[in-house]
Amino acid sequence: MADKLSKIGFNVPADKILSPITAVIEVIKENKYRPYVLVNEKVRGEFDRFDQSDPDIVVVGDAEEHFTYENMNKTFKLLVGGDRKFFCLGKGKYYKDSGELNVDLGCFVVGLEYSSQVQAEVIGKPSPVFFNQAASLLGMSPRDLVMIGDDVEGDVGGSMRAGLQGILVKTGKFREKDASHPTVTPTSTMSDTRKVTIIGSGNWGSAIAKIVGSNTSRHSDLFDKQVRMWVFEEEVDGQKLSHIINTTHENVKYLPGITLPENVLAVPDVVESVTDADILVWVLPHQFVKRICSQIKETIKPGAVSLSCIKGLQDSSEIALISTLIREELGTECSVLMGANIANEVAKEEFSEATIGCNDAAMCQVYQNLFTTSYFRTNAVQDKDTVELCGALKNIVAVAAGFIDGLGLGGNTKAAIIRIGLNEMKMFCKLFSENSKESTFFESCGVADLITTCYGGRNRKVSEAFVKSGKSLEALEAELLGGQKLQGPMTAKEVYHVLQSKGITSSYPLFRSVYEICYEDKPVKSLLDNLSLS
Ligand SMILES: NC(=O)C1=CN([C@@H]2O[C@H](COP(=O)(O)OP(=O)(O)OC[C@H]3O[C@@H](n4cnc5c(N)ncnc54)[C@H](O)[C@@H]3O)[C@@H](O)[C@H]2O)C=CC1
Ligand SMILES: O=C(CO)COP(=O)(O)O
Repeated sequence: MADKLSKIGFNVPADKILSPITAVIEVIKENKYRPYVLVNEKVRGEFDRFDQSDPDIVVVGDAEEHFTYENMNKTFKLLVGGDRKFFCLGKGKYYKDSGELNVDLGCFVVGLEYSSQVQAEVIGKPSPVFFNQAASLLGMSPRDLVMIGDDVEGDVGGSMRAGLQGILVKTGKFREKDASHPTVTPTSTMSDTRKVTIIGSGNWGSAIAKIVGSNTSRHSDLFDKQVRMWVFEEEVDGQKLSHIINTTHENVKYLPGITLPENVLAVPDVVESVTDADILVWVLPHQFVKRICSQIKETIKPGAVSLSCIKGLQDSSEIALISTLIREELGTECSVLMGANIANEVAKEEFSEATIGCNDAAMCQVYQNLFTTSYFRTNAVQDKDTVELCGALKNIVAVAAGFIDGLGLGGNTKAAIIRIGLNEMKMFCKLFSENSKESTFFESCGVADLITTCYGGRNRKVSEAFVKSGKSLEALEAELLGGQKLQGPMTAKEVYHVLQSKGITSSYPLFRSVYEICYEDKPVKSLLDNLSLS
């Protein structure tokens, strides 16, 4: 018990822990009883010090697999066969473990009481005696103590009968009907709802806010309803964008025509937006992440977690993920969500899928609750790095696809670009991690995102215009995207620096060509020349 408590941050010495076991041991010692004990192996040894021959009392605790017919029958015979006291170490109905309800000790005790006609004396919850023992151990009056628990009868009812205040937490084994229990009215209840903040409010950021806002309302038992969305403040038609969003519930600049849920609150101060947040959802162009991290790192709530929807890499000679940057800068675990998700289509509720990359099974479920809707299906995989790399790398392939469209070439060439691009993506992922799973490329974050971006994305659009207009990528980004940002060329540079430092640029003709066309003024045609030579 002491070890378990210390793992969750409570360093309590073993001799300061009052459990039903310690309480019954005191009773046995005081009365010099000879117990017959039906408990599990973990606590069996605690009773070795007592003479257990010719027992004069019966003690039943949580015996787990020892609740066999044989053991139950032996206990029954002792109870009916003599004038023995019957002690039980609790009378709970059920407990929750690994997300499931399991039958608890009370079921076996009540069965023995029924058959033997001997009433058990409860040492432990919900017996008021037990709570009074705790109070006297602390040298305090019961009315100055608070019991916090998820069992409305065992924790809250029992402690309140002993004069303590009882707080019912709406977590663990709590069930909705416990809130209106016929005989127990808790002093107060507390829920474990997580506060969510979205860092970013661009095209995808706003679409994500629409999804998350509707889900925090739908799952109000899991999440705080209000979702704060950090807005990089700017003026639109003489008004502050955050003000427009909060009054019209529309991000008129980055996602016009889509109504955001009213529980999404635009917050222009990034520090204020993340204060007390439990889940930080990152959705902003990747070039801004580092600066934002340094602004908020002192404010992050201990235990907060991050999820990144950002497609890009850090610029480094080694492969450096954006989720790693967030984790290292803030000390929060960082999962990812990537997929075939052109923001405007998702915002219009056209059916789409996404992949959650998260290596913690329990958090996968939390994120699925936060992101899944009837039109946005999510699948969680425990291959986070591959999911994230797919999201970043497909933007380079989309730039190449745009070049092909700009050159006026047809479907065969585009398909070849997608196939070759997918191969380079896989090679690059393997370079980062041998454990990268083949199956992840068949999730939404893999082939599906590659296809949609190569046909409908911004990288494709601007790259096509680059070929046709002869203008610079920066000029076209400003001209065609209305403030939205292009990630593909930048990612090509980030990937090129890794390949260069490893001396393997020639193994990646597509990635290399995109970089050379974007940053070294190579002709667009060199892409096809390099691919046919490889
Ligand atoms: N738009 C889409 O369809 C999708 C985008 N993504 C990814 O999501 C991420 C975010 O993309 P979007 O939300 O579309 O953003 P966006 O491309 O609409 O970018 C504009 C956003 O950047 C902000 N911004 C501009 N200058 C800034 C600065 N100096 N500091 C901080 N913020 C600044 C703007 O206020 C605006 O919120 C990117 O990594 C993108 O690849 C992923 C899936 C779909
Ligand atoms: O990532 C996207 C779709 O999944 C959006 O891609 P673009 O940035 O090229 O529009």
